[in-house]
Amino acid sequence: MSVLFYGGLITPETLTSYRALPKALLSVSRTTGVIEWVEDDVPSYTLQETLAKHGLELNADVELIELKDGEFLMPGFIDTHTHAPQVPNIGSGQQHELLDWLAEVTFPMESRFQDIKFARRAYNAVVRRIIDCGTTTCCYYGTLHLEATKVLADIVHTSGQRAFVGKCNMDRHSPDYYVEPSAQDSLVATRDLITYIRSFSSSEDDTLVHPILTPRFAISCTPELLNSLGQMADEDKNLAIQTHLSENEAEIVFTKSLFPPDVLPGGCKTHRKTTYAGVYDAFGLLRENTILAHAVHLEDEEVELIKTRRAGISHCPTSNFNLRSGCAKVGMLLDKGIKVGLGTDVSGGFSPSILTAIQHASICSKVVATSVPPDPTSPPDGKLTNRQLPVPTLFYLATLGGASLCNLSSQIGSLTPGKFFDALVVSVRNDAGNPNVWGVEFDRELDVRGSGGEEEDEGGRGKNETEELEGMLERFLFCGDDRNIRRVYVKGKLIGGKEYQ
Ligand SMILES: O=c1[nH]c(=O)c2nc[nH]c2[nH]1
Repeated sequence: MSVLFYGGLITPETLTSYRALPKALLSVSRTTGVIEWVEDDVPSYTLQETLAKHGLELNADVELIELKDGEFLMPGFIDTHTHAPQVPNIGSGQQHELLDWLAEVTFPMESRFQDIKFARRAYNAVVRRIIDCGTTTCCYYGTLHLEATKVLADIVHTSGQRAFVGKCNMDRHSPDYYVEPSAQDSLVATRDLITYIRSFSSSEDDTLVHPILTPRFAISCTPELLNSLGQMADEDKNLAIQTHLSENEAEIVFTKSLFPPDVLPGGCKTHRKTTYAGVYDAFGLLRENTILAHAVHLEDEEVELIKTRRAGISHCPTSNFNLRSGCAKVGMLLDKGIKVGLGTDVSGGFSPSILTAIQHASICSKVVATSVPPDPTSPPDGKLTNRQLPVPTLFYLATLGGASLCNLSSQIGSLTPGKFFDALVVSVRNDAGNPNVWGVEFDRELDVRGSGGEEEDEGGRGKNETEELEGMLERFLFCGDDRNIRRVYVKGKLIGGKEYQ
């Protein structure tokens, strides 16, 4: 029992390459949601023959979904950092930097999630929106409230989205109306949430929704709380961790003042000086399944530490521009071999769509490249440090890079046999109704294929079918929005998109 997709298919391969297949045939098992096989190049007249090769014929057991001209399949987006309770705040308080913004804009909204009815209504709308933006896996921060975060986990679970859901730990430096009474209370609630989320499925392999430890950031946690969370993590190596790191200069100064070496486990004998990443490390919170959001202002030794611990970075460029935090040096992190994915970081970021994060990641890398131009006398070395990120790298960060950051790359992130079918059907046709996207029908009408400057130049449209498909991906990544996302699948199941009602 299989579902077959026939048409354009684009999938990342490495950090700097992807495959664009104009006439692919992909088979998904209806029972497991796993991609069974992919045939790269199947002209329509060989369709029956190719099916026969796999022991199939077109009958009631086999559903064939034929994509139209201008449509293609790609892996779903992975949002490695967002705050579900901040979605109602999108577009508010854009004049602040981080610490003021938290106090003036964010904490007042998050505190409202104490009201479960409010939480349920808001989170239903939040999760629907994020899925329809093409996010098949999402790393969610909830609020500090246990019950509201259970509601968030329930809604995500029911929707069929793949996700990590965490309750913020915050027992200090938060307003009186929005702070946990003690480290102990924070721990008890955290344990409760983990047990609750794990009860959704009988086995780790089967699960779509994972719990994740979420010490909000070092500032909002007492050493006692970080210490206990570190112990909890040590007892449970599978438990993922998410937190914020080196987003804003004032935040870094404050963090260092709160955690001088003598406050860190081991004290001055172990720690010569404090670095922000070093604080998390000292409490045992920096490891292979730690997702660190932002990492805009890292010191060299922090980069080395993150690499050694095999933790990874969620790059959130929309938020980093919007809160005037700065530009993360993503090319350098990638050259160092550090895992990087993209995050929308709503509502520091003003869009729930990873497409916006892709666009801003491109611009962020161009800002870095213009501020530190590469030495023109040295030959191109294939490195990304201080260079603009090419399209294949942006595509990778939004898909396979995010999957690696979540330690899920053996299961998702590319359309490869053996992985789950977490995928989008994208349309860059006029009838998608997005005026930003020049639809392929116009290309045909005006015959703009191959339009470029120089004689040898292929222009933006591409000369052959593969190049045309590559051009469609670029158009989607830079000009697309949720109107271009026809269908959203997780584990083979349709869960969202414009054709989902
Ligand atoms: O962008 C951010 N959003 C937040 O909610 C937050 N909390 C701590 N640090 C943060 N940074």
